[in-house]
Amino acid sequence: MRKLKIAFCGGGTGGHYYPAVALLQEIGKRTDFDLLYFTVKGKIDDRSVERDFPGVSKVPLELRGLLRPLYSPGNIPILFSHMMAKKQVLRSLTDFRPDFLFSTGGYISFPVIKAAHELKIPIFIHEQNSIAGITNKRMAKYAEYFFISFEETAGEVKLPAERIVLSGNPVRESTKSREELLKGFGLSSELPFVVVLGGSLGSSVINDACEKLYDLLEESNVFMNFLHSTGDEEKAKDLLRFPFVRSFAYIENLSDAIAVSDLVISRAGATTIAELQYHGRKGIIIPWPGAAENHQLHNAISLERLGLGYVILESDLTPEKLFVAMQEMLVKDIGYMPPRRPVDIILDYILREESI
Ligand SMILES: CC(=O)N[C@H]1[C@@H](OP(=O)(O)OP(=O)(O)OC[C@H]2O[C@@H](n3ccc(=O)[nH]c3=O)[C@H](O)[C@@H]2O)O[C@H](CO)[C@@H](O)[C@@H]1O
Repeated sequence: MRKLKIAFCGGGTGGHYYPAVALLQEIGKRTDFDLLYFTVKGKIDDRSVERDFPGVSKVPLELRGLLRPLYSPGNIPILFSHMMAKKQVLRSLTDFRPDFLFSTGGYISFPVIKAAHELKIPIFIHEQNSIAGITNKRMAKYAEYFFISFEETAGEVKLPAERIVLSGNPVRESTKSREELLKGFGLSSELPFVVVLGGSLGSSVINDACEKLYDLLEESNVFMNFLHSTGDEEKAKDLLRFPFVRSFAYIENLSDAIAVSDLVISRAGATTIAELQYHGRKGIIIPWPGAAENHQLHNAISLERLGLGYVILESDLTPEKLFVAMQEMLVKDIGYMPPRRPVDIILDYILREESI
């Protein structure tokens, strides 16, 4: 197959960026490509894409998400920045001329998709959450295919059914064995291994609850190991006082650890949920109540239905409840559901267009 020219956008948080990484890894296994990536300046995609894809042409856009309610006066300068960003995107896409644009959503996709549509570039969109994001819903009409991660999302997208594909949420490949990974953190592979995170940005609620849980575990002489991503340097240093905890402000490729964990304690960001599903791992899930349309609660319920999740609402969260949930989840049998792959559909689409 010839070398493809691919444009991507999707970032701001790990939950939007890592599905893009996973898909690019898959495409890279099938064919070579040149990559143009539109990033949100200063965010995780902007900081990581050159390391993850050496040789990428990166276009950082200075953007913020719209405030709620949408008619807030504060949105006027934000809308202006989106208009300026669109001009920049039009120039980059005109120079690069990609075969297609893939978007994993978020506010950056608004100017990027609009520009790609004007230039008649085929567009593919991926939605990670069970409740579709507002930008994705609005942009859906421009997509050749709209990929969804949960069956129930189909009803929310105004597109003919044949252009909506239940694909799951692409998950990064993990390369390390349990022994190798735990050894890297100086932990024994004999003991139960629990991963704690609050999405890609960290959660002070989860940090505080787990700190109290660690106190309980220390008092009760329960032996297990924790790898904890705090999103906060101070907290990470603080938690190191527990000999059974390895804590960091951020951990690159935490999905590798999730893949070999016995249990995960987490928010219900769609990408962590997908990693749990894909690797058949279990999670105690505390949905973030501030998520748009409460989408994290819906993500969490989907995991619970698969028998992989134990949902605790933030308002009910106590270290004792965590302790009980942990005991229950560490002994429960689990199911497994592998996702289908957007890579097949996109490459088929490109080849089909070329053979017409
Ligand atoms: C606060 C916020 O807006 N959260 C949203 C954001 O996800 P957000 O980035 O908060 O969380 P997700 O759980 O979706 O994704 C986190 C990703 O970061 C990785 N990770 C995390 C910590 C770490 O130290 N290292 C690491 O690699 C995880 O393995 C996972 O791949 O987008 C998701 C997908 O649209 C939404 O469902 C979330 O509601």
